[in-house]
Amino acid sequence: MDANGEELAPAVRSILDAAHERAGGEERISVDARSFSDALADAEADGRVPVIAEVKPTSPTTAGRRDDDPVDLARAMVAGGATALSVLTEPEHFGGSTDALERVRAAVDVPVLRKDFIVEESQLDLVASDLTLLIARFVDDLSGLLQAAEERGFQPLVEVHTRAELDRALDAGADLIGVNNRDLGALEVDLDTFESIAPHVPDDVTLIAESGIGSTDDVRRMRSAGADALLIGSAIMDGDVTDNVRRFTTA
Ligand SMILES: O=C(O)c1ccccc1NCC(=O)[C@H](O)[C@H](O)COP(=O)(O)O
Repeated sequence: MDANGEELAPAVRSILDAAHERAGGEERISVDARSFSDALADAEADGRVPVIAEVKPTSPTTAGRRDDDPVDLARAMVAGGATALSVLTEPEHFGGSTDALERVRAAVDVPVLRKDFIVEESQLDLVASDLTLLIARFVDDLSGLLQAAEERGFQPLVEVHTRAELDRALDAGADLIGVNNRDLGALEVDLDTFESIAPHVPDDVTLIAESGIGSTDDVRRMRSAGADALLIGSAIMDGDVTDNVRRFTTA
C-alpha cells in the first residue's frame, strides 16, 4: 500500500521500501541551478520539441540493462537536441547512482533532473541537481518537501498520476508538474492519463508528459494535449540515443 492506502505493484513496493531505508546526506546542500524555463525557451526559439532525455540503465519494466558510461549517453542526448536530462540515481532497481548524476552534470550544460524516489528531506542532500523529482503518491508532507527542495535551490518537479494528486500538488504550490502516464500501482502505461489530467492544470504551471512516449505520433499527441515538455526514457535508451532524441526533438 502507498500513503493513500492503495495497492502498489510488487516492484514498486520494493522500490519504496528501499527508499525508506536509504540514508540521507549529512550536510544540507545548496544548489545554483540551471534554469529549466530558460532551457525551455531556448528549445522553443530553436524550433526543437522540448525533450527531457532520461539516462535510464534499466528498470523493473525494461528487459536487460545498458552499461554505457552515463556521461557518453548524456553527451549523445544533448547532441540530439535534448533540452534537459533526467538521470536515475536509484541504485537497486534502476542501476542509477549519485556519482553518475554528478559526472553527467559536470559534463553537460543543460539542466539535469535527479530521478529518484525521495521520501525524506535529508535525501535531498545526497547530490546537487538542477531539478529534483517529488512523487506526490509517495510523499506525505508534499508542501514541506517542496519548500525544503526550493530552499536548497532545486526546481522541484512534482509528479502526479490522478486528479486528486494534481490537486495536492497545486495546493502545495507546485509550478512544475509532471503527469506520469505509468500507473505505479499496476505498472501499466496509458497516454490517456495525460490527456485527462492536462485540462485541469492552470496555464501558469509548466506541464510535462512522462512515460510511455515511444513514437513521434505520441510526441505530437502529448504536445496537442498541452505538454510543455516530454520526459522520455526507454524509447531513447533503445538504440542510438542521439538519433532517438533527434527523432523526438524534430517531431
Ligand atoms: O520505468 C519503469 O519501469 C518504472 C517502474 C516503476 C516505477 C517507476 C518507473 N519508471 C520511472 C519513470 O518515471 C520513467 O523512467 C520515466 O517517466 C520515463 O519513462 P519511459 O519513457 O516510459 O521509460
